[in-house]
Amino acid sequence: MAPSRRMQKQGIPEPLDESIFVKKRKIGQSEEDIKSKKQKTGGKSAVVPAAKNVNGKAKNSAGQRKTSGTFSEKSVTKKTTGKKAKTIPQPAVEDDEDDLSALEDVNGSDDGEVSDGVGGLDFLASSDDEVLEDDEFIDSDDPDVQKAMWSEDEDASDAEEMLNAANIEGLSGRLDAEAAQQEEDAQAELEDAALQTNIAADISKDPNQSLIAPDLQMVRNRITETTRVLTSFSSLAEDGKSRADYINQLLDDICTYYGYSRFLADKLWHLFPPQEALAFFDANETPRPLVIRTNTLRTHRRELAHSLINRGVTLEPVGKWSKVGLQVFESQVPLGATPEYLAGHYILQAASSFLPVMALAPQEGERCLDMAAAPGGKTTHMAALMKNTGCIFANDSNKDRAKALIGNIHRLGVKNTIVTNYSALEYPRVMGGFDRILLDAPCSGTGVIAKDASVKTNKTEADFLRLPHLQKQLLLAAVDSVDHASKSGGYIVYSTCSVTVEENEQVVQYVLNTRPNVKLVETGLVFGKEGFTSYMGKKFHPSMKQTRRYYPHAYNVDGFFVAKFKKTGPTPLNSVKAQGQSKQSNNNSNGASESTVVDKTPIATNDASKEEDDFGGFDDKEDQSYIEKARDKQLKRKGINPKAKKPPGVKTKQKDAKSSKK
Ligand SMILES: C[S@@+](CC[C@H](N)C(=O)[O-])C[C@H]1O[C@@H](n2cnc3c(N)ncnc32)[C@H](O)[C@@H]1O
Repeated sequence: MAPSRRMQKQGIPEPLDESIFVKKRKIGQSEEDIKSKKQKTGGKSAVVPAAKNVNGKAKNSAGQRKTSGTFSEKSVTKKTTGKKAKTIPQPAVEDDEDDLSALEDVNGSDDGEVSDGVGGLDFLASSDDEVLEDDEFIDSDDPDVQKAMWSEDEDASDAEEMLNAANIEGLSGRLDAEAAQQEEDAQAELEDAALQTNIAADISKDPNQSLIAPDLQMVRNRITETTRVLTSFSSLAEDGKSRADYINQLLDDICTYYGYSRFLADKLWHLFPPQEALAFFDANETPRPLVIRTNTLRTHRRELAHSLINRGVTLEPVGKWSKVGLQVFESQVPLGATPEYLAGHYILQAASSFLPVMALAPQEGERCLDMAAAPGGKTTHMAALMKNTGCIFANDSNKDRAKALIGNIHRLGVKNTIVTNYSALEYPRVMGGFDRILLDAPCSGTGVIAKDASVKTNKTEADFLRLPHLQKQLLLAAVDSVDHASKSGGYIVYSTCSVTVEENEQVVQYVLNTRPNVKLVETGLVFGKEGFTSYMGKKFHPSMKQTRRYYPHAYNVDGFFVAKFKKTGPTPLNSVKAQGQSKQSNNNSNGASESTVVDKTPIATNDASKEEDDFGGFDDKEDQSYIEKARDKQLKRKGINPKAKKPPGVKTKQKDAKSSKK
């Protein structure tokens, strides 16, 4: 049986296996069964009581959901099936100075219903949703905290040994359970296989059949069958039934079975080939693994792992692609209240949230901006990569969320960060000249439906107009705030936790169209699917391939999008003027080969003609030079070259003044 996704590895995947997604909802479980199970805290195989977060609240749905099994169960499954859960070679991306690979085999998976041991934790949400209010901050100057700083070049094998020793007791205890579980798993796997290969026959054999809500089971079967037909339409379709008929039926069934609005089901379904779309919808029904990010400003991953293992936490490195992430499988303690947590040795952060910061790759000594920073998962990661040097401006327009940001900054011992509370649209006016900018934009959250099921029904067409519009404006503001002449940088990373094209490729394309002084560059991330270069009749610039898409069903991470830009020169005035036109002229090298959707609303904060008006209307000769200087200064601050060629028909005030005198 496929292990629960909470227990599966994240990152570079095994090939898509239908068995993983065909049966996410258990046979015999209705929607109500699942809901009521989520609310239970007991249950036959609950290992530990649901823990509370630091605020004593237990609210996140993912956290309340029981996951199942113990680590040993995973290894049993491996033996039984003969499949290796982790055989995909992963390219080494970062130094392996704290390689914890020895831990990788100690954790197992499940097939039943066992508490994850951290149920009810607020922080099971991604960092994007994390609003932990933590009043108890440990000052990084505290000598105890200083003791917790670890040498970066400590021998990796020593660490593995220590960690293995620490795990050994737990491992031997689990062997008995493994044996007992083995038979059950084998049987369950047989049933799973039958479900996929012969639905009709399987239903009659299912021991839980009496518990099946008949209509739901029927809908599920029809979804599977329709998907199969759509995959080989010419050979499997019934005579007289069109593809559109099948798709309509399928979308209706998806809405019934998974609870999506028809609008969103339609939008998401079209992102994938039929079979993969089904995998995506199924993956949204199960929570992603709980992950913590080691705060390297306070400690080292192996030391943190050792401390947490000693507290009864079972964990392993999140994957070779990250040297700071730990995936937690089971915990005897609430992870939001351990001494290590309170001392800022780690932050609860979804694995996908690491990716934009890894792509940004801020360097020591740089001046960086995190435009939409609260609650600070990514800001604090940036600070750690910069080793608390240079300067980060962490901005968020929401004051309450900015408080959580400040809390995390203190708890994690970040000392190079200034928090601001502007709409990031205003940033080019506030200040510019940044080496690197992260825009982790507000979005619809279609990548995190497993965490927030309300997205299934509460997003409307209006949201998919309003949000992309804001995202485009924010991204333009990011471009205009970065220093193209930065010696080490000049980069902008744009990310969302949404998978829709409107919020991702279309936003990027809009910015390529309106800012010829930026280009897409490689993100440097070792996994992720390429961004779309065409989608439903729209064509995007070929460099869109360099953007990266992440899906729950493909990588067992939240749905995410990451694009990295390099600013190559100052923003020419004519491109600012052109902003707002529906189609770019042919001399725009970034333009797509066909027209793309372009936001027609210019961004007010960057409207150069408005600036000229602001400084216009003075005839006095003496004032004129001051006005010109001020105008040039302001343009420079925005990264716009004041000497850049003006678009035809745009005259400076000085020239206008001269000509009016003639
Ligand atoms: C996806 S969350 C950011 C998560 C954050 N980067 C992290 O890793 O913890 C988006 C944030 O954008 C903020 N936001 C929305 N509109 C904004 C604006 N116009 N300017 C700045 N921040 C904005 C929201 O308050 C929210 O905190």
